Amino acid sequence: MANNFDYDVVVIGAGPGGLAAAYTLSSSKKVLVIENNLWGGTCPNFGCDPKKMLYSVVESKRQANQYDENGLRGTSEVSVDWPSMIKFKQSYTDKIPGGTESGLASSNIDHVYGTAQFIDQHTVLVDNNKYQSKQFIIATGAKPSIPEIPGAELFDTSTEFLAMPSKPDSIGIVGAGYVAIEIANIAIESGIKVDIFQHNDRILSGFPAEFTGKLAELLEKKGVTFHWNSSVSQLQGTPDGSITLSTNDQQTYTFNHVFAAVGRGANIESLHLDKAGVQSNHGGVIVNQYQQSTANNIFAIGDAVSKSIPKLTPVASYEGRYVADFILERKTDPIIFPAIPHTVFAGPELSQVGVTLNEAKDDPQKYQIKNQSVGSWYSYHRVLDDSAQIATITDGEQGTLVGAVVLSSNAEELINYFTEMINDRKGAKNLPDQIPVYPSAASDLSYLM
Ligand SMILES: Cc1cc2nc3c(=O)[nH]c(=O)nc-3n(C[C@H](O)[C@H](O)[C@H](O)COP(=O)(O)OP(=O)(O)OC[C@H]3O[C@@H](n4cnc5c(N)ncnc54)[C@H](O)[C@@H]3O)c2cc1C
Ligand SMILES: NC(=O)c1ccc[n+]([C@@H]2O[C@H](COP(=O)([O-])OP(=O)(O)OC[C@H]3O[C@@H](n4cnc5c(N)ncnc54)[C@H](O)[C@@H]3O)[C@@H](O)[C@H]2O)c1
Repeated sequence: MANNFDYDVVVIGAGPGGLAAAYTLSSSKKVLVIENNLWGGTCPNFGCDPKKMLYSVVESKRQANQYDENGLRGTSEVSVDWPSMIKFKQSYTDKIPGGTESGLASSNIDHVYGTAQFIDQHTVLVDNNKYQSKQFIIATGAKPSIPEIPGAELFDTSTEFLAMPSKPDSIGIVGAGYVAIEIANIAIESGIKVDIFQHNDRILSGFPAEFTGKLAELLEKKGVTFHWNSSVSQLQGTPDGSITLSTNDQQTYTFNHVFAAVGRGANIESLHLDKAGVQSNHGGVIVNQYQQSTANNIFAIGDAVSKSIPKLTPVASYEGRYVADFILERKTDPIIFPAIPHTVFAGPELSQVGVTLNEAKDDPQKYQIKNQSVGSWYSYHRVLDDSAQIATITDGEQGTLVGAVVLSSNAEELINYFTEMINDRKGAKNLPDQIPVYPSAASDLSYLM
């Protein structure tokens, strides 16, 4: 350990990013992890994992209903029992904080509960204790942004949604990004009335409009009401505990809960970054190509960073492993990100990776687009996925795959195959080398390309 410091590396935040860094460093460095909420961070406690447990339940119901009159009896009886579904989720989430703490202890990683704030470039304060370290990794993640309107304190967030002990009759959701669409789908499939208020006229702005339009239509068919170009101006509590939501065009609506889903902002206010010479902007901590902040002994990773690439769990852990390897001098080159796939779990799923459809359309000399409605293909007909649509984008000259968009019930798996092909610089000509399982998502790849 470096002289005069308590630790070699202090990691602030025990989410997927911080933990990936801490475990990689632990074999040869003295490491402390500081956490001020649930050990494990957002993804396993209030994010991806609990969300996908609820999604798995409602998807089973949706898929059972698809087979109504197609060989399955009793589908009209299939319904979601909200309290049991939440208990199922807790059977996983209840174990996360304790399991994470004991994992740290058994790897000889010190851990302290509390909020870290910098006093100077080498010292943080947690409650009244000071911890000095040669290096720091900021891995404090993000928290939901709340619209600044009268009654804002009445907003709930995705965290409360995923923990609601009983099923409400109705919910309002402000925003139409990842969080809004995923919770809307879980809620509507569970028999909750859902209204979405979106300040423009589309959902999921990072995905191509021809795919998001189709997904919005599917959600509308399920019963979701979209209020397009609608700005929410005020929330007010009512004596019976409901919430009245007003919009700028003088309409009012009443719900049991209203959820803010207008984005997430880096969790950095409590850190007193200025005391350590770390600069930030509205997106989070500013870092260079080595994930290093403006103070060269302080790194930042995951959702706490100001960056244009997606803020996702595998990205946070990838950055955590990179920074640890950089500190251990196993890596000296700037961080390079492979193609990063992303998926909205909305029954069906919408996935995207690589060069976008818009980028490809803007450069027809360079890219070739194959955009196909595949609902009638055997693989999609078998699961009655009539609306399935898949676009592949290839580099015109080489024929290598550079991008893909998938709207289907197996999109999360298919996009992983496409991602592998993009990273391995493969195209249609490489597929005959493979013998996939038939029938499966992989066996469709050669037709899709
Ligand atoms: C509802 C929801 C669903 C999601 N679904 C997916 C999905 O399906 N797939 C996917 O890839 N991503 C998903 N995400 C995003 C994913 O959860 C995040 O990208 C990921 O958790 C980021 O990891 P992180 O380590 O950067 O931060 P976090 O997981 O947020 O961890 C940061 C930790 O730092 C702690 N902390 C903050 N400030 C301090 C401080 N001053 N002192 C001490 N500790 C502090 C926090 O309490 C937190 O535990 C979802 C997010 C949400 C909200
Ligand atoms: N499946 C996944 O991978 C997954 C799931 C959930 C969250 N996440 C991560 O969490 C991040 C945050 O998700 P999110 O849905 O909160 O943010 P988002 O950026 O995906 O969407 C925000 C939405 O709110 C709208 N909006 C913004 N300001 C508004 C306002 N004042 N009034 C009404 N609408 C407004 C935007 O137009 C957009 O539709 C995602 O970007 C993603 O990185 C990922």
